[in-house]
Amino acid sequence: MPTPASAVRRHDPAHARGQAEVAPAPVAEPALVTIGLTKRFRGTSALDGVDLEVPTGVVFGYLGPNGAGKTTTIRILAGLARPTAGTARVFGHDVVSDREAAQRELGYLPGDFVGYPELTGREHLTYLARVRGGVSWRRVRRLAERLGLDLDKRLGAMSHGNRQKVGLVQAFMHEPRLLVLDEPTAGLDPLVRREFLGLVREARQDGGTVFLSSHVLSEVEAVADRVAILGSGRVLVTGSVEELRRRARRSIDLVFVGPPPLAALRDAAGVHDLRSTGRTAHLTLEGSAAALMSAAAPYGIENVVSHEPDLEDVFLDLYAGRP
Ligand SMILES: Nc1ncnc2c1ncn2[C@@H]1O[C@H](COP(=O)(O)OP(=O)(O)OP(=O)(O)O)[C@@H](O)[C@H]1O
Repeated sequence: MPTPASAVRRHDPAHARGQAEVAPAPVAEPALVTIGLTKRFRGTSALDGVDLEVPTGVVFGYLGPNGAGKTTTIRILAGLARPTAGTARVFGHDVVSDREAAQRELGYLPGDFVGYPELTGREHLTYLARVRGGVSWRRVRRLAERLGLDLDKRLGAMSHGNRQKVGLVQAFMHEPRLLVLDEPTAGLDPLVRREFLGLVREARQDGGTVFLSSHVLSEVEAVADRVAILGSGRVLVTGSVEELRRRARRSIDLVFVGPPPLAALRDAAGVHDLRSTGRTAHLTLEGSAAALMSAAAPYGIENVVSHEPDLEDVFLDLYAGRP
């Protein structure tokens, strides 16, 4: 049973000495909370009760295969679609009933950013900066320079990647408290991707929160603090990148001095997908390696090669229906 707060206070030495009690540090309001978020399109259930909590000041990766519901979630957050049921709040503002206040907190990059084709990048961004207010043109110029964007070209004449840069500049230019980015690196070349990841890290350093969907798991791994993996409109797993990695199976090669003792290895806890080539046993391991090592040791181990799992392994394990 939890200890009652009054009991804790009675034994507080500061309290016993008659000193003033120190008020607990205020807990920062989450940047984003969704509860039971559901969206149905006629016969299709795009989202089916999505619960998310994104703390302030983190980079949150939102992953899932094609059709999982990522864009639908993000469009609801951006006020472009209404949930069939459930709620979403941005810094406490309901995205439906308090839409304007929620939108003021956001920088949003749609997955299919096109903008106004007849305007140049400069005209487009000037227009959006006026509508939004409080945008420093120096910041716009700096963002454009960093991403290698030519502001004088018409959007309609830009390549997909260059148009995406305009989309990124408009999302970042007003230094929003929450960036919601749908596939932000789609179409960007590797140098621009790197610059973009730098911008995300800087936004976090400055106290901002970034919620981004992506198919590029290595990128998410490089920049995200927390991740949710979505499948068929439901959150399958959520946690820190480190926690998720620990869940995934490691792939291990054990080289023996003689033929690999497959029968002994197969019985060790956590061993899966066992096979051998020559003197090497290949397997995947779930959890601790202790049982595997005790089973293998009597047969003479010459070498161990362990491939640490990455987010891609977590992702593939989940979709292979593994625990
Ligand atoms: N306007 C719509 N009308 C009907 N069905 C829709 C609509 N928008 C999305 N859907 C369906 O909702 C489901 C989720 O789609 P969504 O675009 O959110 O997935 P996603 O995770 O963003 O996929 P991707 O990675 O391919 O972009 C899909 O089955 C999709 O076909």
